[in-house]
Amino acid sequence: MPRILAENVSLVHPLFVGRNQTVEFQGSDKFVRNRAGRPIGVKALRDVSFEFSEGSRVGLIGANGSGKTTLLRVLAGILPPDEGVVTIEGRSTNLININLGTKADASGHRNITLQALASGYSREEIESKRREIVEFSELGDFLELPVNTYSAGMRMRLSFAIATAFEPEILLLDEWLSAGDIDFKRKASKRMASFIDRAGVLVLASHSKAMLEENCERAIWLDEGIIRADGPVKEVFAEYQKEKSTD
Ligand SMILES: Nc1ncnc2c1ncn2[C@@H]1O[C@H](COP(=O)(O)OP(=O)(O)OP(=O)(O)O)[C@@H](O)[C@H]1O
Repeated sequence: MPRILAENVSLVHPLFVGRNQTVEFQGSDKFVRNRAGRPIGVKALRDVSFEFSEGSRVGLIGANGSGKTTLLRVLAGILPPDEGVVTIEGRSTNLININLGTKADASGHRNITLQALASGYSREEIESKRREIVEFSELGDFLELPVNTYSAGMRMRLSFAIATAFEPEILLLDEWLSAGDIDFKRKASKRMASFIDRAGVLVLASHSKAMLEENCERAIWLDEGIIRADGPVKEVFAEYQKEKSTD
């Protein structure tokens, strides 16, 4: 059964600020500093803990730079945490970076093969899913062309179609789903809903209230890498918006 457990996870992004660069950093504790007081790291996640179990649909919300993408990258195993432990049970697929895993000079069709092979599926499994991926992507003849001729939305259609064709147990999605047009967003939401119905864990980082409320029942609000709230999506979003409007 798919499950994600994060226990006291912290992560610092190293900062490389040239000696000659003048940087105004006020008294924020968001930075790790050297003895001279110069910032040498950004505290992107601070003591983050949660558990997602089968059927969890969780939205990550928070201002720009609050740590959402960093957290997704940690859950995807791309970034190891500096402190704490992340336990992932189940096969996880991530759509965090639109270009990650795509071979830009290869055709859409070739990318279907490469991305699915990279995720551990056999050629037989891939061929049995190819038609469905092609239809869902609606890319038609463009699938014969190199991916570097695609728009951001087209790349997203392809990656999303591949990722969701194989029923991953855990799906990690970043904001870029918003690159899709209205029709695709509607289709993608339906597909996510049926994916979750078949059991799985969805973690979706987004600034869109509509997208979060449509796809998630729980939300985590990150603020400078700290969990400010974790609860029902409507309540957490209301709290977040209330603070934003009083800023
Ligand atoms: N490669 C990096 N090097 C240094 N700092 C980084 C790096 N990536 C992210 N950060 C810092 O880590 C913090 C969290 O960034 P992150 O990208 O996780 O935020 P986010 O919530 O996804 O933001 P957004 O909503 O703008 O996408 C920010 O302060 C950012 O400046």
